[in-house]
Amino acid sequence: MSVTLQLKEMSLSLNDVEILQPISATLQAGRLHAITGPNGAGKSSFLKCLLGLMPHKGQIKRHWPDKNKGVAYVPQQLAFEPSLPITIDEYLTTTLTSRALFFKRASNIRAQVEGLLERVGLEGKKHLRLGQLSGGERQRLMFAQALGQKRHLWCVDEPMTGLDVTAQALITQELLALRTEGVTLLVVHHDPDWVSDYADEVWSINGGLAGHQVNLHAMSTVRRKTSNVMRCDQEEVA
Ligand SMILES: Nc1ncnc2c1ncn2[C@@H]1O[C@H](COP(=O)(O)OP(=O)(O)OP(=O)(O)O)[C@@H](O)[C@H]1O
Repeated sequence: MSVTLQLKEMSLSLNDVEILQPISATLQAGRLHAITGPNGAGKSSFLKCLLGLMPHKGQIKRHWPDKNKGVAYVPQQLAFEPSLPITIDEYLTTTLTSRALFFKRASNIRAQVEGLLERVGLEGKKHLRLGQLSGGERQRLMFAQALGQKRHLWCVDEPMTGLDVTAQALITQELLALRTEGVTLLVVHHDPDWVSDYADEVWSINGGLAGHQVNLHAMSTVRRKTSNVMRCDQEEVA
């Protein structure tokens, strides 16, 4: 198992308030690291430090070969301005290509967008504006944009918020598939059952790293649960 990220005494203070005490830890490729902890404990801030969105102190050492394939981010529930004049289709296209939208879109990009929408169950919604999406649909879209990025490390902040049972199963399967591909996953999650079933490691954050546990039980349950999920999906389709 190769090391993806090493944190050495990484800490965060905002406006002279200490949000995270120094954290030293290692993240590994092909592992799902769950982040748990009470509200306001610093979980989202922890992810934002890794993403470079917050001004940490200490060291974050990245160990991946392709520097352009950095980090994918699925933020905690977002709201979009309803009048924002951009459709789902246009939004996903901009995340996949640097070409301006008024140029004719390459057919491979169109196909990629279609494929991503299908993977998150948003097929048929591509002409809606961002502000017209429901909470669960916004969450699916955020997941789709991350899937299009092909990143080494995924920072996922409470991905199941607002999702129905089918969407939760779908997102869980996508996360497990990424892990199998060797992606390093950091997932903030409040559901202890999900964490105990799927996480390889559980990091408890409470103003710093309050606890760390390797979960030996995860792999055997994953096989049982995913086969249940697939059976449940098939029953719904039938
Ligand atoms: N810009 C800021 N200035 C000062 N304090 C901040 C700032 N941003 C966040 N905080 C505080 O940092 C703490 C950690 O916030 P964070 O969003 O990381 O918590 P969390 O563990 O993700 O919480 P939740 O489970 O409720 O989403 C909170 O007390 C929050 O009020």
